[in-house]
Amino acid sequence: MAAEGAGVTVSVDDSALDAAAAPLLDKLLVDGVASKLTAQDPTLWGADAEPEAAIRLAWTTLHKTSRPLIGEIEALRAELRSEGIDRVVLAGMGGSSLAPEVITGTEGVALTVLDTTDPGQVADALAGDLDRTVLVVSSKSGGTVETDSHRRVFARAFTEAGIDAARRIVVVTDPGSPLAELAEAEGYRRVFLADPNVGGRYSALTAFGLVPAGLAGADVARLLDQAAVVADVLAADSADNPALRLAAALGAAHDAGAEKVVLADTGSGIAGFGDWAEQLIAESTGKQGTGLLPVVVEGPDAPGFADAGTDAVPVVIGPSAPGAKLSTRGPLGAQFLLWEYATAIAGRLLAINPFDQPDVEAAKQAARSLLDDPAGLGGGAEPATVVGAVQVYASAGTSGNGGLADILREFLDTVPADGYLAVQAYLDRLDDASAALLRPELAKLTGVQTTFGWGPRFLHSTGQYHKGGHQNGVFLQLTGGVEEDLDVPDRPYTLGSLQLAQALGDGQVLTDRGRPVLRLHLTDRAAGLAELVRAVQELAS
Ligand SMILES: O=P(O)(O)OC[C@H]1O[C@](O)(CO)[C@@H](O)[C@@H]1O
Repeated sequence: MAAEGAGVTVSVDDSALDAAAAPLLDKLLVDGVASKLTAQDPTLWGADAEPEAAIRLAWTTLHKTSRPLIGEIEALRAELRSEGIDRVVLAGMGGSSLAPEVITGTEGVALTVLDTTDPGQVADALAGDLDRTVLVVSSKSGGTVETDSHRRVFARAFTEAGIDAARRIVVVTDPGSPLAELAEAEGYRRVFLADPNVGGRYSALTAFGLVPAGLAGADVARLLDQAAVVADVLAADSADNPALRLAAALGAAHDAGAEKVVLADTGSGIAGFGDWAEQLIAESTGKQGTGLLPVVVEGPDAPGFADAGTDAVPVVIGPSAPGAKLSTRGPLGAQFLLWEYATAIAGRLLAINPFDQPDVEAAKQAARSLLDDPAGLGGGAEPATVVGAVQVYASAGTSGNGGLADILREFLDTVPADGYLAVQAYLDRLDDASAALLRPELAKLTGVQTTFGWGPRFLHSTGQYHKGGHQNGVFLQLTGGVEEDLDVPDRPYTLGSLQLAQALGDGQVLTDRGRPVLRLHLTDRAAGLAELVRAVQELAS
């Protein structure tokens, strides 16, 4: 059954799921949820959520309210280009970088995204042509440690290159944030103040999505046009509303035990939509022991998609494919708004507040404590064992004994049949890109849903779900040796120590909550990854 609005389509390709969703859809219609959401009614998620919802719903009208930004972005871009500045580096985590990355990737426009603390990856961005570079520092709160660190290292690099750093830094933040104050004090070139009544993961069509993408050269006016075309359809209390259909289907799937949403692209023409949707779905719904776990896979033929079990619902972005139970089609601006509506409405069906992220702070605190006590950064205990370039740090429940294949087998056996395995690679997502190949291999080997995330990027996405959602995850952390570290100006830590503290901090929080965690530290990254792949192959044979 397809629900087709102007510019966007949702098909429920599984008749059992469609039937199960019908009563939920009816209830959403009776309750007038679509129109109330569009009118920014904060009561839709219950009394506890109301105060937060009251300051988080302005995204429903951004296709109108963001219009004035377009001219401002174009003017700044023209000004920068007239000075020969045409390379845009974006420092921002989660909602402050995922949308611009998708927008520019879709248009084939170059944008260097820094959402990492990996020293090698940051050093590579610093090694680009600084004479032509503008740094966009995006942070809603203005206090995110990764983003602040990028600002510091770039400001120093500009100065050392004889460039006036203040003229090369553009800020996107909320009014009154510490970053807004700092930008004023430092005289940064331009500050775009975003609408504070939109949360980070719903901010694709605010200054957070539009400024970096537009400065890089993407056609951001077109995005707003695409959203405007579908806005009325998504606001309608109609059985043909694609967002209501999508939300009802996801809610029905969850009720039936399919709490994982496997996302594959089938030629949508959008680059990396799954990574953006992952944060939206995981941070919005993964809390109070419930939620939807997004599992972004390589395509509809990837392990975990067509062979998904009853604990997962396979969804495609683009034309339907064998095994898909749901598909969503439409241009990027329309899909942003569709998924925002559907996720907020699914939050109502799951009876949670889709606008907070209560469990993200725990890992941040643990990382801070480790940075305050650098002795803890030694990795705490000695490795249980060392196999070639791989040091093994096992948490309770796994012995860490034997060869790498034995250790992995023992660890993977701890994943419950209806659980999931999360591979968390605190590595360089460009130079160590091959680590991502572990996801399909491990999914095939274990037969359980398997996610892959780059650390610390995923901490601002699935990290919320890991700690707040269904507690059936098992976590394989990969950390790596650092060849050349970067100190963070006027801070008592280096990027390398921050990255390790983030891994150990999150690992500690997960362990404290009874989740199995195995950390493999690759003293030589390439050799360690190769050994790991060999161990997985050995288990598969
Ligand atoms: O824009 P900020 O405040 O730097 O936050 C970045 C990201 O961190 C989180 O607040 C929490 O992980 C996300 O929700 C957000 O998108």
